[in-house]
Amino acid sequence: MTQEHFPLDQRAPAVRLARLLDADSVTPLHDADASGVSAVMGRIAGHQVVTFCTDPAIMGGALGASGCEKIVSAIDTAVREGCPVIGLWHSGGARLADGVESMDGVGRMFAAMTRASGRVPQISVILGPAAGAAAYGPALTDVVIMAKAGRMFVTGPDVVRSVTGERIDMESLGGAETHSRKSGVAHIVVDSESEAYESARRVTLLLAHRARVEPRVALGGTDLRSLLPERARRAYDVRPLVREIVDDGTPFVELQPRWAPNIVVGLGRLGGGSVGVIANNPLRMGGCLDSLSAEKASRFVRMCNAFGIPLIVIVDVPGYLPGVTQEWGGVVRRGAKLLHAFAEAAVPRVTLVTRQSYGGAYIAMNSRSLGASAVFAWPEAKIAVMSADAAVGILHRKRLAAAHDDERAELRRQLVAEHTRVAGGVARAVALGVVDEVIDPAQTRPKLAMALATALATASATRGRHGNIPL
Ligand SMILES: CC(=O)SCCNC(=O)CCNC(=O)[C@H](O)C(C)(C)COP(=O)(O)OP(=O)(O)OC[C@H]1O[C@@H](n2cnc3c(N)ncnc32)[C@H](O)[C@@H]1OP(=O)(O)O
Repeated sequence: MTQEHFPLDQRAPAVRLARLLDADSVTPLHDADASGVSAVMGRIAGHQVVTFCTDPAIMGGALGASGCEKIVSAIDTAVREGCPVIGLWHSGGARLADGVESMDGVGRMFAAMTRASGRVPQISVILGPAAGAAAYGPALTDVVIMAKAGRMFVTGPDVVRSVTGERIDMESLGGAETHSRKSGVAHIVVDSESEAYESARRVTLLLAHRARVEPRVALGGTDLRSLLPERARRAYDVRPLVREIVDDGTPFVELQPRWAPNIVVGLGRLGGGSVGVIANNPLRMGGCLDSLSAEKASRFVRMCNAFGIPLIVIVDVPGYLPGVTQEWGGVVRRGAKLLHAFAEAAVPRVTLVTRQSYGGAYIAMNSRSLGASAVFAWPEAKIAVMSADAAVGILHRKRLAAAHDDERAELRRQLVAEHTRVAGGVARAVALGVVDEVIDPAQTRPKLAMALATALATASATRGRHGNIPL
């Protein structure tokens, strides 16, 4: 039997690279060898990318000095060419028998990933076990996509058992479910290897082939207010609204959908141009900001800023989640990341307040004070330090307590009406210039697109100059 009669190992780098990249687009960047890494130049929808892939048939894809060198060289090539770099991972991490030599190699690989951070998009696809260095490497990149067979951990179940006595299988320790819900390590989780390649292609195009937002093709007409509940305090899922705002020709790619789900972040297009969307999701925790959601949004803002992707910020937030757990968990330190991320962002960034925006969360969600390019509000949106009801409870506590039981509800109603009038709501926000315009919900798409295009035309810089540190 000749070699071609043997079925090819579906895990072989040549097979995996061919499945990710456009047909007949693969050009090796080096001669075949035993390093356990293949690096190639290829294309995605006609656009140039660099890709490398570990080979699980050689020491379980573990990395020695020469394999790491191939990855470093691939990343440096991508930076030189100004194109994205995609890593396909199935690897036991640093080669154990190589000792400090392999450790030095993976350290060099981490340094190359950090040098490239914020300069070219880096995408990691986890197709099998990825331990130690093979987990930390992807964690340094911008987007981590896990197929169902993917596993990521610093050390596997055997070491965990011998050191801590905990008994856990590979999937529970570091499978797709764990990293999509508990740790937030995975940005996208899919059921199959084919879907992982499809996701990687989609994300690569959104990050690297951004195009300009063209206002004339971002049509309005649909009353987006109908996607919110009638009652002001009702919970709802913001994602249908996000999907209506972005172009329907390109699916919205949500990142980390199941981790910190009280905020939605993801990539789509508006008027043909790539945009990053950040939206409070009142379906979870009433849409409050907390430590995790602030961190999730901060890293997303910084990634978009580094790659010149304009931002749309959809605000419906009752405030920061109060509580001992939050305070002791560092909400002050972690929430501050979002203030910093927005305040330093050079990309056009437009805010839309749909229903309410209160307190510290009002500021953090790309307020005018942090440098928003434009701030819009839908009619009847509420913008204040806190809700009128809560404010009255604090300002008039003694008066309400002293009122007769029969009269308290009516007194509260009057005080709330008076507070609303004095505090001024959205009209005062417009008068102060912290909201530019109250817009018709049906005109949301063209208004956002025009604001982004105008901001881009007048911007002194189109992207931030910083790396994308994993916050
Ligand atoms: C900085 C750092 O990276 S330190 C971390 C070093 N890496 C680790 O601690 C992980 C060690 N490896 C493992 O725990 C497991 O191999 C896993 C979880 C990665 C994969 O488990 P499995 O899918 O069951 O594969 P299995 O354990 O059979 O490994 C496949 C082959 O790769 C080899 N291999 C796996 N990891 C390594 C490694 N780091 N160095 C050298 N060889 C390795 C195995 O010895 C095995 O070889 P064989 O087929 O000749 O027996």
